[in-house]
Amino acid sequence: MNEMSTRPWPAGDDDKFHEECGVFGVWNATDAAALAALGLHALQHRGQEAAGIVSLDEAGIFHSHKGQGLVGDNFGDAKVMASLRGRAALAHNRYATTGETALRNVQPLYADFAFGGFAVAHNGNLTNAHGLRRALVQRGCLFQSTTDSEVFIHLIAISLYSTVADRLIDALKQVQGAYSLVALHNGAMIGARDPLGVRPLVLGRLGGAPGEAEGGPGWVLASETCALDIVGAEFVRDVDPGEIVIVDDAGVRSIKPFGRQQSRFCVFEYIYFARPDSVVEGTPVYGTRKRIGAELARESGVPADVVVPVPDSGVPAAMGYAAEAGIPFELGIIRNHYVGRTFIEPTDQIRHLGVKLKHSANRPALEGKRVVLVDDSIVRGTTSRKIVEMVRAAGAREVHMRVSSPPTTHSCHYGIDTPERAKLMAAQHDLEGMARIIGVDSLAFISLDGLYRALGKPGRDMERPGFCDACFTGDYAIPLTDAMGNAADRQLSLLQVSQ
Ligand SMILES: O=P(O)(O)OC[C@H]1O[C@H](OP(=O)(O)OP(=O)(O)O)[C@H](O)[C@@H]1O
Ligand SMILES: NC(=O)CC[C@H](N)C(=O)O
Ligand code: SF4
Ligand SMILES: [Mg+2]
Repeated sequence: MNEMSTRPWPAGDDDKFHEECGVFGVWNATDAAALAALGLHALQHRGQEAAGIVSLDEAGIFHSHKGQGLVGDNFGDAKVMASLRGRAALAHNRYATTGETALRNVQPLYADFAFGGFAVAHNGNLTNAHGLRRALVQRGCLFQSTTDSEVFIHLIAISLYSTVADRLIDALKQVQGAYSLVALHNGAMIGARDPLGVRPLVLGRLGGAPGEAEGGPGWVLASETCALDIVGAEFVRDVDPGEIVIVDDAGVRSIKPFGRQQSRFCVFEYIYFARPDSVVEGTPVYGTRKRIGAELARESGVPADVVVPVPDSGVPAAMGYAAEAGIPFELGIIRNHYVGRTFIEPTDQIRHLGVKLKHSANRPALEGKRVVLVDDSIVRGTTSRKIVEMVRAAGAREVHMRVSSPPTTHSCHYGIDTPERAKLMAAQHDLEGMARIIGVDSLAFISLDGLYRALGKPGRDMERPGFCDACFTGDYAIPLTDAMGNAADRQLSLLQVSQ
């Protein structure tokens, strides 16, 4: 497929919200590539389609290994790891948003410039990449991939500025969209976040084993703090929206080339995407999810005997709901952790079976009970329909569904692979219609204001919301330039490569 975001099959295993991408970079550490592999492992939840590591050795030579599939599938071989020499490395887990799931799109991307080698890993999605690509191709740039992220490479290549940092700033000023980037060149590791800070990026410092630094501290840039924890790095701070950090042997330098703007961090990171043990934008994800659940109980409590989470990501919200409502929390649905995403085929019949493979009812916790089911989101409705059917079949007397996000009515264009709007249940049906389709006795979603309250705000400030919440509101803070253009212009490559 050469479509832009909201890609159809084969990009995702089914039509729901998917993870995004994970980025990780390490500077000045023994076994930098091994640390990068560990970082990717911690960030595996952000992307399962492909993984890659590029390392930089003391002689200025870059080494790269990339492959489709999971981190363990690609970086479990001692020979591969030994080939990734050097004290600096860059790594990426991919869940595609632009360009097909093929080897040519696996990141980090690498290019040889006049100033030396340069590698970049991108989490996010650019909203004017097609237009930029067209213009770049017209002036002679030869694209190797169909991913939006490659425009960074060409914009840096044609920039008339002399330093790498200035070339990067020049490139960033031309792109629209969401990006958290980590880049590596001979002199430095660079981190950058888009001016609204839609996607996360944190800075950590290495000290002590396993990445004990020689000649100054080691530094880590990562999508989430869980990737700092796994390599024993200490959290230093979030990279600010619109900030570029340059990490070299002299330390960390910060540049803020964009004017100050109200940030719009992705609220769905708190609801679903980030790992619960991560701290994003200064706020622990786990506690936030429990607060959202508690708010949900206050807003739409219902008499019941048990609160049951839809595992995995519905668990913290269900805990918060149960504690606030004073109703016992029970594991009424058990999730099978050995069902690979790739196992699920994209036909309705198998997708239907897929949910059963993944979840099963724990009958004693459900039989004869009035059950409140808590999940973090309803996207296409596949999960909730099957779970409700399963819970009823296990003998539940009543089933009430509570959702810890507002209804998902719009697609994401900023780095989350989402179904097109027509497939979003909440874009097609009202609350009553959804309750009927899912088959519940009652259905409620957290309100937008309730969500903001759980995030420590008085409610949603309509003028300055403070988060990106476009998939609930349609309020896209970054222009959707390509999506507004001519669909025929979106063809990225005439070469169809095998998956
Ligand atoms: O309405 P749907 O289209 O079914 O999508 C919504 C479901 O998808 C996600 O879970 P997922 O199964 O991806 O994984 P999880 O184990 O991380 O919750 C989300 O947590 C919902 O449960
Ligand atoms: N989910 C992401 O962050 C994807 C990054 C980039 N847009 C790609 O498709 O490779
Ligand atoms: S549209 Fe939704 S998922 Fe996408 S960045 Fe905004 S809040 Fe996050
Ligand atoms: Mg789920």
